[in-house]
Amino acid sequence: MNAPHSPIETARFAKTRVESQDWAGMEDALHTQGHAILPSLLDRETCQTIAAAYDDEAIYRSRIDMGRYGFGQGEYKYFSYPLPSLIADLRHELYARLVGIANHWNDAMRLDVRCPAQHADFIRRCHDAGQQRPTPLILRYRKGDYNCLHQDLYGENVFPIQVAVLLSEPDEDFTGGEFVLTEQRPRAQSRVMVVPLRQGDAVAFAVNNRPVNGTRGSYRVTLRHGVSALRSGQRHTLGIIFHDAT
Ligand SMILES: O=C(O)CCC(=O)C(=O)O
Ligand SMILES: [Fe+2]
Repeated sequence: MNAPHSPIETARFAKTRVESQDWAGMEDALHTQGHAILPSLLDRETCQTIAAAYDDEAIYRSRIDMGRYGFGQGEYKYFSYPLPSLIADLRHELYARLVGIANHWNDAMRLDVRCPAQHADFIRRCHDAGQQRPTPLILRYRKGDYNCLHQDLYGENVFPIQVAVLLSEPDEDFTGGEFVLTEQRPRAQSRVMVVPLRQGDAVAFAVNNRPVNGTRGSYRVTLRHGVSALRSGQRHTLGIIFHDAT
């Protein structure tokens, strides 16, 4: 099934793709590892369509040259509002599935913030606080490009989980370019996780902090994510961040 075009059809498509995931397994992985893979969230053709839209200047609010800011090498573009309907629908559907875990995490970390059940209500909260610019983006890497370890924090309102969808096929479209996460533990050395993704797979992961159950209650760890250098080819990613930016 490929991404349809009418708004009603894209909404149904996004709902079906998100609902067909194993959410119990995903919750478990997020609680124990701080990240979870959503296999085949998008089909190959939809990935190709979204990646091809990288060159469609009209749908973006800005283009960032990563080298210029010391973020790595490569570039990305932030979509402008109104988002393409499929991106908007995926953002709403994924949020609705992740908000329970997000609130559980905030509770375990003794953060006095609860996110509303609907994404539209969370976005209203962002906009009221001056975070009005959309954060969903497409990234493009070519040979030698990479993304330094970072966190996508854009203001005081933070939804603690984000999603990235790999739009290109490893070994076919590119080599190298692995998605990595680091987890910094209090008074301990950091651990690194390499996330094996195929085209269309998504990874949901902690934006900043997550709780870990220890023998003496829960403690916080800090995550960062990035991408190792491409050895060859071209790689596109769709990033879905649920809070907006100042
Ligand atoms: O290209 C990637 O896999 C990482 C993209 C990223 O940093 C993001 O989606 O926030
Ligand atoms: Fe990122």
